[in-house]
Amino acid sequence: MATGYVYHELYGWHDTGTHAGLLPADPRRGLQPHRHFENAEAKRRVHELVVVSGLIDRLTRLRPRPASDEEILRVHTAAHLARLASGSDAGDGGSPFGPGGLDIARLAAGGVIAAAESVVDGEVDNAYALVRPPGHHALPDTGMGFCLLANIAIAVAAVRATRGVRRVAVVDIDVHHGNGTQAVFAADPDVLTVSVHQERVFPPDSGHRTERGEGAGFGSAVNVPLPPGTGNGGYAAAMARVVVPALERFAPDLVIVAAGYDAGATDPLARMMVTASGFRAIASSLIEAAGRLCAGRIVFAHEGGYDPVYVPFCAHAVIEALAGVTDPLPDPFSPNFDFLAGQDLQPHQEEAIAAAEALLADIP
Ligand SMILES: O=C(CCC1CCCC1)NO
Ligand SMILES: [Zn+2]
Repeated sequence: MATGYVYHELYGWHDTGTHAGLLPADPRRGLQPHRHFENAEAKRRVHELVVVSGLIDRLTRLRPRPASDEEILRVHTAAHLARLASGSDAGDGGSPFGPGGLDIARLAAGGVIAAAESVVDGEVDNAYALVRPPGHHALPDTGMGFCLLANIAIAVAAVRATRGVRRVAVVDIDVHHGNGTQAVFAADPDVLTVSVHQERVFPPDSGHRTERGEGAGFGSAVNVPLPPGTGNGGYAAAMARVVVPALERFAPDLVIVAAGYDAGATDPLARMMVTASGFRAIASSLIEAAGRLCAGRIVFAHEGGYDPVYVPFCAHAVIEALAGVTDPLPDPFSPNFDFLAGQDLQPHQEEAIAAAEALLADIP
């Protein structure tokens, strides 16, 4: 199994400065300065664990390249690109960036493009793009939620334009709704977007089951909002009963996963309980489905996840699943987190999943 791996040190140089974690620091409001939640640590430490564990030796290193204006403008407006070229925030006041922010954002989007092209071209069987800044909230005309460019949407548009790929499924397992990718392709019946997320956590009032796509694309958006506190059992049921059946009905040529780890048990920006073994199971279900549906063509693009201690173990487990590793790195936190009360599927979670199953009938 040849697994491509994208990482670049410049991803760690994307400067999100000092907010009060999430909001601009402001002594008048009692908001003390603190490094932004979306800082380099969690992602840099994923890479370092991949190297230190030796997993790097089982991967095929792929070199990212900057996404061109042409590639970006397939998805974004010229005004948004101009904002990123001259500004210091992606557009929502909570997504700051320092000098050269656009250059690094281009490299993040270009890293997902490189991974997708390598998989489609058969250079590797599957791939993991450990990129930063994230992208799944970015809309055509603005960035938001720490996202500057819509990395995955830009990569989908690229392989459709240059590789003749037609049907692409994007599965978003970040704990926050994949609103940006959904918006870009809402009217397109040949791009399926499936988002599994904590209900109504971010963007506010977004990611409802009633968001189905529009026009010719009706049914091409599937949203699975889950209650706070959902753990490994709830996510496994969502994958088995909604996400994998959606992929089977859609029959993609390529699967791209928005791989966020903020559904993790220790994440500061959500309230779920998924563990490294839970993320491994999620990834394995998607990899297995891609193996049956599209010759294993699957790309994981890193999104959110903010605990610098635990995210490395969660992402490492996913990359091991891609590489077919049969002797996985033990999760030292397993005794704490895998046996938390409520890890199994709970009745109210089952209700949310059953309600989402009804969405499968309209997938184009
Ligand atoms: O991880 C993220 C960013 C979420 C935050 C953006 C502002 C409040 C929550 N999106 O996937
Ligand atoms: Zn997130």
